Amino acid sequence: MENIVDIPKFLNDLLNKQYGNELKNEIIKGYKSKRITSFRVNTLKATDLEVLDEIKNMGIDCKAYSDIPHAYIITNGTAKDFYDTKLVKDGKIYFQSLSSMLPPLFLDAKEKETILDMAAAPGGKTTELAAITNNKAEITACEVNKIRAERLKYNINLQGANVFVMNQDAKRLDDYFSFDKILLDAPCSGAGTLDLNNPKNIKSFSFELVKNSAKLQEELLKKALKILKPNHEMIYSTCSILALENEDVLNKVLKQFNAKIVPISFPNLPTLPSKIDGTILVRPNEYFEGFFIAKIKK
Ligand SMILES: C[S@@+](CC[C@H](N)C(=O)[O-])C[C@H]1O[C@@H](n2cnc3c(N)ncnc32)[C@H](O)[C@@H]1O
Repeated sequence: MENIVDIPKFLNDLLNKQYGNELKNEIIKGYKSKRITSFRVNTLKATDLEVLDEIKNMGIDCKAYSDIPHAYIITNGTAKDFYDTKLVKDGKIYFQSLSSMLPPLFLDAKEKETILDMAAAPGGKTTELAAITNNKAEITACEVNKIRAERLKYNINLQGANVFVMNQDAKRLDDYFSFDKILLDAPCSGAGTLDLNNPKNIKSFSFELVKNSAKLQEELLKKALKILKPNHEMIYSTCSILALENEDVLNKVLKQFNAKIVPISFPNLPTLPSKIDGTILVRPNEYFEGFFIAKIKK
């Protein structure tokens, strides 16, 4: 317990202002808790039964998180126990937080649709979309960072996903592009995923980072709404729980495009009050990272 660090004062003030003292304390409790390890079965490569059999043979216990298709929680092991296994090396499972599995579910992606994953590395959600659409959608994944784009390609190949990768700044995507659906899992400060057991994690977290993230999110969302086909839908998500990076960004941008929120909900989530009805704000706890998810129709 002695190694747990405090949250920075600016974050304490922001959380107090947005949520009040009681909820802020719940959030801090979430930042302190040790998160469960979860993975998704990659249905492009394996069935749930086949994976569960192999895990049982390893002497590791896991249980389904039944609200999310193909999601499992490891109850007596960690991701490290799997590093050298065929399950990981053959791309049959992908370690991914439960919160991170949520945004693609709301996109309602279908075979044959053109789908853009705008900020895609390392590819957890890209490959989830490929699996949801049985590899039959036209998925483009964009990533600005060269090294992360390589990681994205590696994960896509390993998982047998059919995805076209663009290593470029999504803000500069040509306005002539047009997609049926877009996932903007925007770069963010990570204010939903802070780990107070890890001082390094807190050290790199600053108000500058929050402000810069908000600026980038605004620009990326504007580009997304430009290249989304009219009357079509997109998802905006972040692993931040700060309104500066979520509701405030949407409030600024949506009216410029006459875009509307499409209400979404999900069972059994720990939530926080959102300033925008119909969006989801996940409260960090031992199962979930803090996350924001909004569905938008242009
Ligand atoms: C939250 S992470 C995405 C996680 C990913 N969706 C997943 O589920 O695995 C955001 C990503 O956006 C990338 N990024 C940041 N700015 C970008 C930009 N202007 N264009 C494209 N990608 C960008 C970052 O390098 C980072 O890999």
